[in-house]
Amino acid sequence: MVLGSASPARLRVLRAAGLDPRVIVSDVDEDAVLDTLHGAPPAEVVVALAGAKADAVVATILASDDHAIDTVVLTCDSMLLFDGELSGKPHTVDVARAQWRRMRGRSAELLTGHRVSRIRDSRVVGTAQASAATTIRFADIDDATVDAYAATGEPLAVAGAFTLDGLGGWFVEAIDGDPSSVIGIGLPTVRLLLADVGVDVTSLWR
Ligand SMILES: Nc1nc2c(ncn2[C@H]2C[C@H](O)[C@@H](COP(=O)(O)OP(=O)(O)OP(=O)(O)O)O2)c(=O)[nH]1
Repeated sequence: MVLGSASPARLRVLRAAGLDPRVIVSDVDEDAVLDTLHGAPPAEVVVALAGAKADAVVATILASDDHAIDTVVLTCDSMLLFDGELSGKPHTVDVARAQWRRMRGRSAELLTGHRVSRIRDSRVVGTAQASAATTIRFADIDDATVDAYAATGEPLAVAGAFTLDGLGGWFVEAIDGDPSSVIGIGLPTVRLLLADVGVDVTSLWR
């Protein structure tokens, strides 16, 4: 299997779940893809972004002169849907602090789009895609706590400015949905997508 992602969290989820994927990072300009998706439903946006990453990684794989490639490529994209707006990574402390001041004490949905692409004899013989949504309830933390969390830098590089499995875990009171999709890959969703392209996930276990 190939994981088309630079995300250490996604690689960690797959390894803990028995896979040892080869990593090929896509060089997709996510903002350019987002510009073509104005008005699209949020679930379609994250699936389209995962699809754009898949197209880039599959092209990289098929550019080799090996004509007997047989693999499965998994790509994902996660964004937070809060008050009807999709947001990705904050990138700056100020944006992370503002995000937390808005969402503390409230709920939001972490959406993860997935694309599975099956390659056999160096041709794409099947694709499947789906999104997963998990509702997150955030603790009503005070400004000093928001500032301390933002100052760690952790929330800057993750969709929605929080982690479930890191420092952010202190501030996630409850979730409703698949925990792995919050971290970056919805394992139950991917199991069904793999089945859609004829792959039994247990056959991929190390
Ligand atoms: N460890 C952890 N990471 C999280 C959590 N929620 C979101 N993330 C990370 C996973 C992804 O690396 C990132 C979501 O951003 P993207 O979907 O754009 O992926 P990223 O740009 O990191 O990598 P990629 O586009 O797949 O190469 O946020 C969480 O609860 N725990």
